[in-house]
Amino acid sequence: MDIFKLLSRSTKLSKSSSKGAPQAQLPSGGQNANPQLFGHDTSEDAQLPELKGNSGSRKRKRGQDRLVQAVSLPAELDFFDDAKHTGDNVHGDKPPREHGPEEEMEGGTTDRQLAPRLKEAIVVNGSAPFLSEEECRQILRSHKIKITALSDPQQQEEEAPAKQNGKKRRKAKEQPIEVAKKRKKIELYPQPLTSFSQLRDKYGISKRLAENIEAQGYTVPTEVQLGSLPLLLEPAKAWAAAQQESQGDTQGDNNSKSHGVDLLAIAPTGSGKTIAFLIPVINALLRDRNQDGHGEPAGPGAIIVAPTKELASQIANEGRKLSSTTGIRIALMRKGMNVVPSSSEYKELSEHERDEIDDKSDISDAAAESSQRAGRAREQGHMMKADVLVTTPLTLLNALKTSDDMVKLLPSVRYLVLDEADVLLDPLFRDQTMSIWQACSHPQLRVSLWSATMGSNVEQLAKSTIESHRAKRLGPLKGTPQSPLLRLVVGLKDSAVPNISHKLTYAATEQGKLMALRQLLHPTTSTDSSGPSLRPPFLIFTQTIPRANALYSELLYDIPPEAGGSSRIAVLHADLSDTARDRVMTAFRKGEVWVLITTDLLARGVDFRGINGVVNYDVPNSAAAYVHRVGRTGRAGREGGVAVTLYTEEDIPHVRIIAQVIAAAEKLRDKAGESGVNGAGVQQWLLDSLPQPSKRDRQRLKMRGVEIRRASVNGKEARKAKISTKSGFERKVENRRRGAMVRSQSRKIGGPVDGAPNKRRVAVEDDEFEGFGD
Ligand SMILES: Nc1ncnc2c1ncn2[C@@H]1O[C@H](COP(=O)(O)OP(=O)(O)OP(=O)(O)O)[C@@H](O)[C@H]1O
Repeated sequence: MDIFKLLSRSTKLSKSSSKGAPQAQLPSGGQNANPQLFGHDTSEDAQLPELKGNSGSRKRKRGQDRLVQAVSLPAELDFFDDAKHTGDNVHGDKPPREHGPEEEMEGGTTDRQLAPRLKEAIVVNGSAPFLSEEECRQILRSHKIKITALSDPQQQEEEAPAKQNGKKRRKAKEQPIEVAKKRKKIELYPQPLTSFSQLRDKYGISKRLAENIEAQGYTVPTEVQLGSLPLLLEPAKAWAAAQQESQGDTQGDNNSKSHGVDLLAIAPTGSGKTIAFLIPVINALLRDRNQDGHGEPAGPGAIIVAPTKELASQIANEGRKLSSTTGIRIALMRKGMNVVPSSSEYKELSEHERDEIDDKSDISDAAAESSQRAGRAREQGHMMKADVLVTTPLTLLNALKTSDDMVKLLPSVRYLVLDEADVLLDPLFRDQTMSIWQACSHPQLRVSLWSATMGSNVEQLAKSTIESHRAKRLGPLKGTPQSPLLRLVVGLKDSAVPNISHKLTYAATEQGKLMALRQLLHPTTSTDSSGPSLRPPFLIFTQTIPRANALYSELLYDIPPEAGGSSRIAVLHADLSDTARDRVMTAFRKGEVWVLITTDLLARGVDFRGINGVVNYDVPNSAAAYVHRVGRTGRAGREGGVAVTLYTEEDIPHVRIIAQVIAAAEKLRDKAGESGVNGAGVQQWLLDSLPQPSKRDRQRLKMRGVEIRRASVNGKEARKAKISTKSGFERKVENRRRGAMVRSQSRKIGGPVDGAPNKRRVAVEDDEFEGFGD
């Protein structure tokens, strides 16, 4: 078995191996034939044609390959309608609605009709299968995909006329929120992408891009790809128009260029969100290049922001594979790189652009000084030439800060992607992310936000930022068509992947946790028959860096030398140098390391294809953190992953939120009674007996973790949380012995024997608290 192949993302999934592969029992057993999570057990009609064996056998009524239904969507949501996006329609002249017999559909879909132009735009190739609205609805529903229009720019414009008198404004404000919500949220059933081959046939993506997708072995789209790619890709005729224009055919329809959509996509971990945002970005840049000629672009056309270096590097690698030989350059942003003109060029920016910058800086003096130094260093740094820039928020922001602490604009950026958007818009990163967002000054900036979890506050923030960006940037371009904001949800929002087994194990104390972990490491000696066992490779998450280091020291010699010994176990956290982090990541991907101890640094986005499990040695600090941590296994629909969460008495107040996520995931699994059969998961009695944490407790947990495990806690409490198999009594004896040695040494060198001023003694005690003592 080639473990390298199992763990490495660079593995190409050959079509032959994925097609008739037997059902893998473990994630490390290889790729699933079908990477989808939902829709396997549904009626034949609801399945993708490609999965029915013979797509050609599908019976279709004559003429169904073309537009079959005369249905309509409100003009403002008809975002593929080129004609309606001309100057004639943006001011609110609604075209006549097309009424057809299908308009009155079951389930009261009168207001949920698909845009005929959307269909027309998508069905450009008569030979590609075209599905009726009902079929679209069935497929989307069976794959648990829900697409909703969140904002409707034209409606907003109508509702907020420029001169409203005070009374009217007050009245508008008093409108019940529910009414406003109801009016604005419209469910859509666009054509799903049933096969990657349709990307070229129906959506006219670049030939080279299509070949690169095929070379990666992707054939069946996952749910998020199935739902989002048709929304994000420009219709093929826009591509054709671009080509016409680039060939000097000015007779072409200048208005045929679609302006795209802004998207919030919430889909399970490991469900292929990365290529879902990369494909449209690469394709759009290729199209733009075709349209604008082949000159050197003035700066990056797209920016992808991710919260960690590891994730950013992974996205850049994936992007390079997809853009290979297309001419699109994808760069990973590193310290010292320069992406915008130097300060002399900056001075030449228009007054309006510089004004934009002025109101953005609000940082401390110390930060200002260091950013000035960084600014000077940047001036010396070379100007990076990239079409797509993949970055963490701080690295890019540092590169954008001028020596006088302003943030330079990025007028060339047309596509902004926020991966793990909820964490990027969380207080920790919010200011940095927002500064980057504000710096993207292109009037028709398209934004997409992706994550497996997204709170309503994040949705609201995204929505208001998109709207204010539009108002600000499009101000001078009144009459320019605006694009709707759509939300796509796959499965149950904020829930864990349904294809893994969850175990919630009470270990009473810290020592109990260590013993439980050792049982997992040595399953042959395990007496635990309560569920599926955990096989390496796996990840272990701790709450803090000192705890990760302490656990690493404790487990270092647990793997017998004949199995590779201490080289099989590693630790990775933010205190390590970039080189050390890279080295550990590579060793884990190659299968040289079997057990990787880490913090929440690796909880999000990082894709180790074949890891068999995740151990939450310390309980995660929120439901979302649980979803992301356990989502490192069970990727791309792989079965057999195990997630074990150990908890002690101190964790009891916090465990309910995790138990609820597990219960929801098991419900979603749609296999009634399975958790009872294998003993995994959460029993109802446990769910009922766990205390419900208050909102304040949840917030506190999110911000600080479990209090006694914080690095700063010391004294008796900290000793309780120490990672060690030695009993309190043993540790006390050891400390006394150590103390006696210190005193004896002090006596010899004539230093103080008792009392605080002995620095060395303090250091020894500090060591104790941090878990490094042994
Ligand atoms: N259509 C597909 N068929 C087979 N494998 C796929 C497909 N799409 C993506 N994958 C694989 O699935 C794995 C997970 O993809 P990715 O990292 O994009 O997931 P994600 O949704 O971004 O997860 P997370 O929420 O954890 O960031 C990758 O190894 C990727 O190559």
